[in-house]
Amino acid sequence: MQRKTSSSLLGLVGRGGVYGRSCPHRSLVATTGSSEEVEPPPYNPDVKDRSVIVRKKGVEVLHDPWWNKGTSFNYVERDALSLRGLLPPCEIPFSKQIERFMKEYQHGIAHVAPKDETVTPENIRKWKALESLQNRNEVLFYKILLDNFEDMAPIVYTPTVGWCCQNFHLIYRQARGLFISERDRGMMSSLVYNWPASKIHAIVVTDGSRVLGLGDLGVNGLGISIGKLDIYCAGAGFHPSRVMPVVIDVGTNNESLLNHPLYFGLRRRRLEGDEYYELIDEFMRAVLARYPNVLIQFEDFSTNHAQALLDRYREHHLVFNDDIQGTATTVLGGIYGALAVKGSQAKDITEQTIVVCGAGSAGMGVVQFLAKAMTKHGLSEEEARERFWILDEDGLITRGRPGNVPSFVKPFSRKDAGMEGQDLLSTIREAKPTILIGASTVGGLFTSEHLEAMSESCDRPLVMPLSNPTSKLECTSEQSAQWTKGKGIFAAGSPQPNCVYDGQEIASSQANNMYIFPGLALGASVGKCKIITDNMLMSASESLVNCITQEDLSKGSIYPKLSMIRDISLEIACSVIEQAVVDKVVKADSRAAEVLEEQGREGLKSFVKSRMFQPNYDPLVYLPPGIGE
Ligand SMILES: NC(=O)C1=CN([C@@H]2O[C@H](COP(=O)(O)OP(=O)(O)OC[C@H]3O[C@@H](n4cnc5c(N)ncnc54)[C@H](O)[C@@H]3O)[C@@H](O)[C@H]2O)C=CC1
Ligand SMILES: CC(=O)C(=O)O
Ligand SMILES: [Mg+2]
Repeated sequence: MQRKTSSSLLGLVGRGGVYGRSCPHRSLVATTGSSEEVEPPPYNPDVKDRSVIVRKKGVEVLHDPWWNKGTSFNYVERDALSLRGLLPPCEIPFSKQIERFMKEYQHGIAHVAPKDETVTPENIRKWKALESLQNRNEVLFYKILLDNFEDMAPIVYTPTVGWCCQNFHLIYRQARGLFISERDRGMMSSLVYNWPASKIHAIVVTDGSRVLGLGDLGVNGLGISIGKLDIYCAGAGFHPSRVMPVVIDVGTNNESLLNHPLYFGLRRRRLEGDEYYELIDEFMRAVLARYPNVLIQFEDFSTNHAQALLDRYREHHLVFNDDIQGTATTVLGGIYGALAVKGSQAKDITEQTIVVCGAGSAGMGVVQFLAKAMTKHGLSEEEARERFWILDEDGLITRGRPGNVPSFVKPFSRKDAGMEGQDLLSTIREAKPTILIGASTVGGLFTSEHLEAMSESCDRPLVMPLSNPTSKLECTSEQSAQWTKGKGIFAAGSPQPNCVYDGQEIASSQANNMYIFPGLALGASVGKCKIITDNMLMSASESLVNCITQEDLSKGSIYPKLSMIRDISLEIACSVIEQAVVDKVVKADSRAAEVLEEQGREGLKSFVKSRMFQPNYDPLVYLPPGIGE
């Protein structure tokens, strides 16, 4: 505003053009100690405000093709329209959206994005078909996914989901999931109310720091939370409107993403230290304030935070870490399966010698849990630790390892410091393992020399290359069959075909935590558990092996058929609830616990089943008798 002295007040009205620079509307403004004449800015009736009236809010805006601007909404609009959290944190200009679409228009989606040779254009075409169906009709999507689970899990989940996460910024189409970023600090408890559902049963959250074996993918990690929850809904009957995929964007150390013009995560290196934990704490408080009974699965947090976060929350909230606990529970179930294939008993786990490549959250989660199972079957802790030989990128880990060895690895270091850093082949020759586990993220790590050496000292070696996606498997099913001369029992993290050796079919199982997390989460949620105990996980492993048919065992399968996923999840859920009751970790108002007490396991099974979402159409309006039947 222009200020004038009070002496010019007399000429106030009617001077100058009404619409011109010298505006007639003047006023008096009291300033400290004196009054001043202030000339307001000129009025221009031709000026049009740039906003329009939008009566919708939140997802309704994003799902309305007329109003939606996707990633181009700026933060003023996001806050006014309750969109904060529903979009990737970085605003993408209109011109970049055009550029991204034109690339796809000209070259097709499979060719827009970098390739992973083990994810074929055919996989990508199928992924696109399913994604587009999911965006327009979830009941139909889940019906089809469930009916074709074995065929389609590799499309919505590993390996294709890995490609999808690597290229999420290029193929992103529709808002799905909650984006929380460092920019939302202090605002999360209100942001969470932008989510449309008033009830949520399960959250899968990642910070994208180690997505499968593909490393740091920043905000693109949301794809893995979405993929996991697709399996929750199809495999365990969680209602699709009652789950929430989340990514917490704390930056990325992935240079190629940071430099990519279409990357829509925060363009900063990862937050670390106290600030990191405070942010995750704020997220936990925010979601638990709105959804106090929700189960939270931590997914693909890098090893430096994964165990610490689990330890931070596991005694207080209904949480688990899938990579540590889900994987371990699955591997234990698979080992029980392999023992059954060999005609041995579960207790014979105490006689196994296990070489593990990879001392990250997955590898060490497995080691700790298998050791626990061995103590359950009679070994002392010391004896159980002796059964393991663990290697990381620097070779065998012994007490002679220089530098800081993480506290969860230290107890499993081999005593003989002279073997420090020994390579895998020498370790296999020395240890004579019965089980070889890969959780290294190094595709092709297991060679013919390794598996031949293993087969020399073991009749039926169990080979478990767990790293995902397919390109990161430590070996393939075909390689295992050839190199063990058909003796190997095989299970890999991502799907592998059965193969034939010497005229005999050799089963290839999938050792993926997808066997456990849906049922575990279902039991914990329907059972109204307060926390998840190790005993509950142990009972999940034990019930997994009970789901394998004799026919499958005779073919060498160490896991049940994936097409049985709903039955498997139901069994696991019931075992988890039973154990939770024993461990006294169910809430006082747990109906499942009451049903168990009143009607036993069969009653519990019917109760849990009745709580599972079935992908069928419900009438949306009252239908008179005879219509729509
Ligand atoms: N099949 C399943 O259900 C699951 C599989 N995984 C897979 O496990 C893998 C590892 O995950 P994290 O432990 O979180 O990763 P991470 O990156 O924390 O750990 C990898 C470990 O492998 C070690 N390593 C690297 N090169 C090696 C080599 N040449 N020989 C031996 N060790 C080597 C590293 O030193 C590190 O200790 C990932 O590929 C992931 O996809 C994880 C969870 C579940
Ligand atoms: C399967 C899984 O959770 C992983 O590879 O990280
Ligand atoms: Mg994972």
